[in-house]
Amino acid sequence: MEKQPRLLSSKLVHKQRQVEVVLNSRILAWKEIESSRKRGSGLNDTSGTAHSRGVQVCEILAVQKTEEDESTNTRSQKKAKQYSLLYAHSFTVFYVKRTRQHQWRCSEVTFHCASQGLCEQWIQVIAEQLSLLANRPKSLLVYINPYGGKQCGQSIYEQKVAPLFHRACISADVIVTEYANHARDHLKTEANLDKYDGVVCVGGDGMFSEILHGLVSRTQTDHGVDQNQPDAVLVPCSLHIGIIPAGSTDCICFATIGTNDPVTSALHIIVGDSQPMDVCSVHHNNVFLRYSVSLLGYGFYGDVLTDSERKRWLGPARYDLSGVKTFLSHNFYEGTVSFLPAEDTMGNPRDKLRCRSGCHVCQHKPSSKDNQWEMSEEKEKFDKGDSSDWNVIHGKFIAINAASMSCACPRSPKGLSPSAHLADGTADLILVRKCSRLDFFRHLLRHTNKDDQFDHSFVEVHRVRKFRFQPQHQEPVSLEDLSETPKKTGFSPMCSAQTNCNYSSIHSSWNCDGEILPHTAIQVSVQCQLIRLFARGIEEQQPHCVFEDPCTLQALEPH
Ligand SMILES: Nc1ncnc2c1ncn2[C@@H]1O[C@H](COP(=O)(O)OP(=O)(O)OP(=O)(O)O)[C@@H](O)[C@H]1O
Ligand SMILES: CCCCCCCCCCCCC/C=C/[C@@H](O)[C@H](CO)NC(C)=O
Ligand SMILES: [Ca+2]
Repeated sequence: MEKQPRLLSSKLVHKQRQVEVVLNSRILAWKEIESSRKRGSGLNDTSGTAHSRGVQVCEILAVQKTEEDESTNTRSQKKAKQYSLLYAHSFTVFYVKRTRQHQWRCSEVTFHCASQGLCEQWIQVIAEQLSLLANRPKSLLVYINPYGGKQCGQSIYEQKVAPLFHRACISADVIVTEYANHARDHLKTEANLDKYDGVVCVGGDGMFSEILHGLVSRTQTDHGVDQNQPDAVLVPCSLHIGIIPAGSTDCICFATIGTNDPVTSALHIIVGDSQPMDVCSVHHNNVFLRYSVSLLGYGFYGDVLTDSERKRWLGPARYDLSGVKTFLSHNFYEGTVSFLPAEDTMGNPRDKLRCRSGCHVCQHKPSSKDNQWEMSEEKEKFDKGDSSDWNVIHGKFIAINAASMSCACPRSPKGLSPSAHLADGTADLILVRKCSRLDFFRHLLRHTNKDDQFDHSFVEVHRVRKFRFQPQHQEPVSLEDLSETPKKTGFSPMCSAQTNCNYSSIHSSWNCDGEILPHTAIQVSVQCQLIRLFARGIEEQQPHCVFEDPCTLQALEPH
């Protein structure tokens, strides 16, 4: 459960700084030794040139008495052996090391001390500092999806994550799911959440969606909130969610830490990072359907998903095959989009203001936005069904995409809406009107390079708080109305001709974070900062220290 941070006395803050100063002075000293050694040996020294980024106590993962390592093969290990003969007592500090492309690794520094007492004193001081970091999880509930992505979730967790949790003294209750929605149902009803500081999802976006639904539904039920009310003000979840990426797209993980690397995610969980996130609630005729945190896509992405569901045996490659097939089909869909523009925001979808760690747009008191919204005339009009402030657009669309975050992912590193924000209470509504295949290809290609994917005459994008979609043709009320074999839970084109003609089929399906919605007429509302992830947003790319070998350092004299 959420812990109240204990106030650090000035004395403790001073001690925290002491540890950081000593730790960093020793690391820097080692770096100078290493760079002079390499200069002497003519080796290309990179560590000396990189800007050193000090190690903060909040990024120390653990401290422990050094385990004796008999192997003394390398030069620095031989040096370590010499020191260890002189300084018989030593301890090792494990800390976060930043490498390339937002990846983190667990690095270590070994300190040798002359006396056992001194060694134990340092271990105690550092361990005490770590124990004061109240945001760090000590107990986690972990759900592993063995089925998603390349079906490596269990091995990823056991080989890459569990050892790090163990080193950081984090206890984990692990459940390997046995069927779809196992995690969601367990969270909604059985799990005793008071035991845990957070929930961890090992899987892709669809698995995250299960955890999201389980946790949000449980929270609303516990607080007596009816999710079926489209206007219900939902209660934020108190437990953080961690993601260990083991899916195919992994865009939620990628967009919140900048990579889909399991070790990096595990380290963000261990240090207790916290990143608020917006959640879109989706209703159909005042009945709750689903939540979404990444993409609500109708048309192209809906059709890609529907087709790819039948190719799951291909793993992540299924999206590529279905993407080409859907692109060639070149379907478009007629309907009406209504939306409530987000007037009081700091940014807009084309301002190139990227959402990064410490984002000022997201920190722009979204709760006051909520209050503004709650107290605003807009909400009064919306509640009364008066949508005079709403914009209405009717047309034929190849794609209708609502991105409540950038949707950055390995396939598209800047994402569907590069300037969308994780926690600003809005979503970017992207309308791609009927156009030629070549024009649509150009638009798609711009998702993979630096060109502006919105700079087309047939594309418009709006930052919204709410939106609705009504297809031109009444959706079939039962499967019998479909002229074709129904898709998994979507709608088939009503046209009898199945040729690859440029026909406007009647209905697509909504892709909701990689799951298909059972209805096409929907109402969507952005719930500002409803959940929190063990993440910190994407850090601005920093030069990083590159320490090749674990370093051994001189004696340590605590002040
Ligand atoms: N044990 C299981 N057996 C079958 N399906 C499962 C199981 N556990 C979870 N699922 C379902 O598997 C689906 C896909 O999972 P996941 O999202 O992790 O992988 P993915 O679809 O390959 O990744 P992405 O969504 O990132 O593209 C989810 O809809 C989830 O509900
Ligand atoms: C001809 C070049 C084509 C390049 C196309 C690149 C566009 C890729 C954009 C991917 C955006 C993915 C948005 C995320 C959606 C997820 O919620 C969902 C579940 O993981 N994944 C998919 C693929 O629907
Ligand atoms: Ca948002």
